[in-house]
Amino acid sequence: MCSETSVAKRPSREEAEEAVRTLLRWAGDDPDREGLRGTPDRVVRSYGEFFAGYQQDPADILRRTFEETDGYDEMVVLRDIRVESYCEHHMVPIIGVAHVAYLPRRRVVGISKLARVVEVYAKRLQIQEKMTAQVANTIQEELDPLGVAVVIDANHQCMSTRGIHKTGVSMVTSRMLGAFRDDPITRREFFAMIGR
Ligand SMILES: Nc1nc2c(ncn2[C@@H]2O[C@H](COP(=O)(O)OP(=O)(O)OP(=O)(O)O)[C@@H](O)[C@H]2O)c(=O)[nH]1
Ligand SMILES: [Zn+2]
Repeated sequence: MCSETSVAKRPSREEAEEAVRTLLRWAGDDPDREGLRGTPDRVVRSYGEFFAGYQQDPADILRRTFEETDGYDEMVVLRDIRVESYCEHHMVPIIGVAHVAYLPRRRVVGISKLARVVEVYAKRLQIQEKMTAQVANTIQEELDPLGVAVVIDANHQCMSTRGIHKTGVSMVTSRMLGAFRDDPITRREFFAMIGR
């Protein structure tokens, strides 16, 4: 479990469902009418999915690595990883894609694991800058590669379905470490690989 879970005791499921009933009443509806009777249970189960990342340690995901690569030392890029996250200010979706690259030092990791690291951080309440940095930092710390690059390109529903109501706006964030930060050629190659 992550340090973000070092909050006070987790409320019970019943307390969480009661909170949903309160919100339904606050919205102006009757939580006891037929159509809403199962809603607190459904919402709590949905929140279990949306915020599953608090129960997982992303470092664990990168533990298994492979060293038999016959000296492969070029960058590995995973493009267009779908991101479904939740804005920590409004608790509404942030939907987009992540591109993750690293330059192996000796070891490589199963490619699904890079997408899993993105998933763990996405399934928490986030701001995009922090999520981008967390993914890059974790890969750097666990794999000790020559460099890591993470770009996230996402739409924030808190900007499109409420507030300023601007659709079609995407936010692009990046975190470059090691060779991706220091070497302009490596950086350019990465941006070319992800089509930017
Ligand atoms: N930097 C950053 N800002 C975000 C992100 N997600 C949402 N926001 C912004 O967080 C800000 C929160 O601002 P507040 O003024 O506290 O909230 P608000 O009154 O609901 O603001 P509006 O969204 O402008 O209506 C808003 O400007 C959001 O657009 C993110 O991932 N990164
Ligand atoms: Zn928001």
